[in-house]
Amino acid sequence: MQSNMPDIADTAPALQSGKLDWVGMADIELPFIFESRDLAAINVNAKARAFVNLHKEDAKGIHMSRLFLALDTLSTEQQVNPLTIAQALDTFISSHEGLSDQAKIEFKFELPLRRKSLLSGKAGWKSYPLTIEAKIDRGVLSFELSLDVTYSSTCPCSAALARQLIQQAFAEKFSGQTLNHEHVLNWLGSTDGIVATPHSQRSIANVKVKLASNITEFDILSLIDTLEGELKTPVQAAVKREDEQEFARLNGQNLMFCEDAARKIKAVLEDAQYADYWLQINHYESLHAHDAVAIAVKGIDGGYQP
Ligand SMILES: Nc1nc2c(ncn2[C@@H]2O[C@H](COP(=O)(O)OP(=O)(O)OP(=O)(O)O)[C@@H](O)[C@H]2O)c(=O)[nH]1
Repeated sequence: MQSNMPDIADTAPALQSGKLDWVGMADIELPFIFESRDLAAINVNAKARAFVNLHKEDAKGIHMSRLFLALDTLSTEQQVNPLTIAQALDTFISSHEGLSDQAKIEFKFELPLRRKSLLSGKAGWKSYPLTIEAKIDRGVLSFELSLDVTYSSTCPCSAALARQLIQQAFAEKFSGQTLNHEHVLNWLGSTDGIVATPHSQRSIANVKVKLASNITEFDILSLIDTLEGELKTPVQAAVKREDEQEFARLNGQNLMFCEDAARKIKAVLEDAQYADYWLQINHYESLHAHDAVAIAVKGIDGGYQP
């Protein structure tokens, strides 16, 4: 049937000759089963982008359906991991012999994880926005992961100013008095005692890491655990009162500017020895209507730019 049909991509002349860096499809709906170390294989609903280069200058176009069907195989017959993504990339190239020697796949999806509460032993779902980009460039495979981690940041400046007000209130309340333990304790437990509270804000760390090309599995959980463990105040799923109190304690003991968060994340990414990394810290201010932002990269030649 197909052989009787006109095949424009193969036979029609290009309107204008020239090489193209990437040609393909964006925003493809692609449910698949995702695999990553220490996680049960999980169904996710990804949006995919799929591309090859077009280095044959006079070819009319690439064969979109071949990319689409290779992704469909990944979605329906395989589980998604570095090995199957590499196979799909190989199929992109082998199905475009003479046209392409580079291929790229991008998957964007939310990864739902069970997260434990701080103290109460409860658990709940929390979703992490994740993008996986895989590329073959003239035979060289590379993987990149982008991840957002949401956390709470309490302003150290605001905390110091609030403490000063609390000290002033104490000085006024108890000046010239012999301190009575119970009286002071009760006063500290009142809103008059803690007369000011520092502001904190929902904050997001956007992190991008370049993975080794020979990986056989993703390890998203350990990256998330490392980032959240360093920040100390990730947003919570299940929260009972003891968890909320612990969260308040952790916020009070981990005051941070966006610079502090950026340096902490930079240090753990350095330790983890990623081939390259890029990070952007966003503190969505509650004091200001604008945000506080810090950006850092590993700083290698030809690597990510800030
Ligand atoms: N290359 C290209 N194809 C497009 C574009 N927009 C839509 N398509 C369609 O993508 C469809 C699939 O193209 P091919 O992969 O060449 O389809 P095919 O010829 O049936 O498949 P093969 O026999 O494997 O070549 C065609 O029907 C095109 O019309 C575009 O901008 N560029």
